[in-house]
Amino acid sequence: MNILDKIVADKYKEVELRKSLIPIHQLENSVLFNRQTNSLASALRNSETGIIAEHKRRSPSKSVINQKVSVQDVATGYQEAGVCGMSVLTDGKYFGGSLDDLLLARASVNMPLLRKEFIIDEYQLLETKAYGADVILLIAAVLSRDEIKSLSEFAKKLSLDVLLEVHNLQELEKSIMPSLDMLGVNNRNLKTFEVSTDVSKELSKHIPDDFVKVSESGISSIEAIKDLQQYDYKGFLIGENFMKTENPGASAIEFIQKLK
Ligand SMILES: O=P(O)(O)OC[C@@H](O)[C@@H](O)c1c[nH]c2ccccc12
Repeated sequence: MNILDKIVADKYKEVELRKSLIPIHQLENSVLFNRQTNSLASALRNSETGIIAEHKRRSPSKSVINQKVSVQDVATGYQEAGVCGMSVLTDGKYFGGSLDDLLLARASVNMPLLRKEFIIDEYQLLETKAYGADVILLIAAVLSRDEIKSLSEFAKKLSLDVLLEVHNLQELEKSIMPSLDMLGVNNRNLKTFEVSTDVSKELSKHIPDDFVKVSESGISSIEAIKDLQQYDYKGFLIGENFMKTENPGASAIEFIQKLK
């Protein structure tokens, strides 16, 4: 089993446990459930920088990245930097995140929040709303076309934006459908951890113009972004490059100033 298979096998068990602990009506009755969501896709369309900054404590590829900073400080720092949105890892076992991180980020900032999670069940979309996020990630490598369709259509009913993530042409071709808002190309192969922004460059011409293009992972320089902009990318998802520093918000501020 590769790491992605392991994560997803654990996720199926975790979601069943969560369902048995917190019933759907409780999620639907939570204070944030009917909050008006903010579109990340629109924010990216109107932005000159397009940075989506991530909160990530650790990862299977890097182990510890940053266990010291508070998610509230990171969120307010990112907001001050003028990022378009923030991505919050909520997987606990492999990334050290939680739904509480999402709630704390939401309590600190107004910008669009992406719940970074391995989504396999509609129940997780109800959770996403209840904990205050605006956007979900769907990963083509772990979902069938039918699953992508039903999850993305359900997300749209809940007024959530959908970012669909692919890593190769086959995943892209199986996934194109109108219920997606953004197409993200992950420069990191989640099975081998190899990273190269060439993956984004190669796939860009195959992505229809109606989707906002996002390049994800392994981005650490202004040059890389300028280069990807030539391939029509509007969004850039950056985690480690900010999180590995003592003050992720401050490093985002510095980065965005250079980009402008
Ligand atoms: O830390 P990086 O290399 O800047 O990458 C951020 C983000 O793209 C990465 O965390 C990510 C992309 N897709 C994912 C899916 C699940 C978990 C994590 C991810």
